[in-house]
Amino acid sequence: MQTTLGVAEFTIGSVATRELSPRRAARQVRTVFERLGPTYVKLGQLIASSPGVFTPTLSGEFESLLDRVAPASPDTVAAIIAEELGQPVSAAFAGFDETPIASASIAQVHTARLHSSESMAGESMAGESVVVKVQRPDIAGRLAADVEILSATARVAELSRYGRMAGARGIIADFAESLDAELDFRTEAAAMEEFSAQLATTPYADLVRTARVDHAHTTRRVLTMERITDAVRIDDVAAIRRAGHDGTALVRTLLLTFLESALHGGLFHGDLHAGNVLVDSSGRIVLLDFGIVGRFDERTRRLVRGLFGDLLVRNDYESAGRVLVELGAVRRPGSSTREGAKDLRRFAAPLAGKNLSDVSYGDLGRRLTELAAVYDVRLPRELVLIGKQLLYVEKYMKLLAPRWRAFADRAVLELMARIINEDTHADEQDAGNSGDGNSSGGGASSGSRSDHRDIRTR
Ligand SMILES: Nc1ncnc2c1ncn2[C@@H]1O[C@H](COP(=O)(O)OP(=O)(O)OP(=O)(O)O)[C@@H](O)[C@H]1O
Repeated sequence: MQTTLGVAEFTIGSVATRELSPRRAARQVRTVFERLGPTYVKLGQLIASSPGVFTPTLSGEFESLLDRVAPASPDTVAAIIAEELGQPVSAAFAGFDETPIASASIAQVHTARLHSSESMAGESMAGESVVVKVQRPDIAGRLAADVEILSATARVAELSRYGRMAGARGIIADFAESLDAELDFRTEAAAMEEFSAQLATTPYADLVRTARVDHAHTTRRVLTMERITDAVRIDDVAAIRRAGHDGTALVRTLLLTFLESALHGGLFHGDLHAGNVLVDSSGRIVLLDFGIVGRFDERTRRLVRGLFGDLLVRNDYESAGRVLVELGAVRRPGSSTREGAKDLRRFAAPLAGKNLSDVSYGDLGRRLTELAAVYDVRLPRELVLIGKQLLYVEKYMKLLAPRWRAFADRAVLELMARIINEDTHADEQDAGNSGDGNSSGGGASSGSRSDHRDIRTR
């Protein structure tokens, strides 16, 4: 009997276990997660978006996890809104549709209209059509109880070698942290606006947008924002073609915006699934749902920029290994960078010159996991989050621009060069200011570049 999750069926309290095909077993596990409720639905989605860690069958099955939950009753929704906004729905909005347009595990989304007089609507969105995201009743208590159980399970799992290798407790701690952030809509609203402000300083400001927040009707459990009415999902290839939008341009913009926000701006969208990435009628990308975001401080951003440059531009694997050590990712005591460099080179060599759409990311994920296990690596949450978003982008690339070679694209190469150049200038400034090229970068090896075309660590 195999004991890998997803290969055999276990019935608690029964002596015999029945062999099942991996596919059927995975389907049963998925159904159980669905029945267990919101925490497990979110956990299942985490599994689905972590290729390489779980079997492809299990990840594939979990991709179809239903995040659609029966909506709360209109009375319950009205009570939550009244409690949060301090006034009844009829006073808060000029119109409110009781039937939600979406009903997911944490919240449901209703359409509404703001009063036309500024004094009643607040701010400058008077009279606008909006959506109101309302948190489910008692969701915080329910998630907290589930997370307790999951944390206890993770502690038990870490008694085994595999549980330790996977970092079970860390996975659940990160998961709990992201659930916590998702439960305060003011955090989501702030992230949305911060992202928008960051975007305004980039060359992509006219190509990407987010919905505007209506602060007058936003609290911890209620989020009101501009309603996007003229957009389709980015994976709706037929609609995008019908509208005459250029698929390659869309994917390029999404990739560039993502790299710019992660490697330069510092705040990036952490859940780019197709329901959150839309294309409007003028061909602009609309990003929704800032419940999960990633954030890098300046030092980490520099290190990660260096890592990208080392792996993708310079093929300097020894430096990449050093960056990973500096990121605190490598936990195996006494790991030698030379030995690590050899392994990283072996890992990256098959990618050289390959069309990105020909690369099997599932396979890549599995190889990366094996390598991570050898060096006892635990990647920081943000790096894992970046990997996941690149997988989404890659999916849209296969749909909309299958022949596009991302890393041969001028705009992508220019962005990478600009980012690396930026560190070079920062270093020159640091050197000028302190006579020591490393003063503000926290001693980053990647922060001591001499030139972006011929880069060697000093
Ligand atoms: N500003 C908006 N304009 C129009 N529709 C919206 C807007 N915001 C959200 N929606 C709709 O509501 C759906 C759910 O919204 P959102 O993704 O923010 O909620 P969620 O609870 O985080 O859901 P999920 O977990 O499925 O991403 C979106 O997929 C979209 O269809």
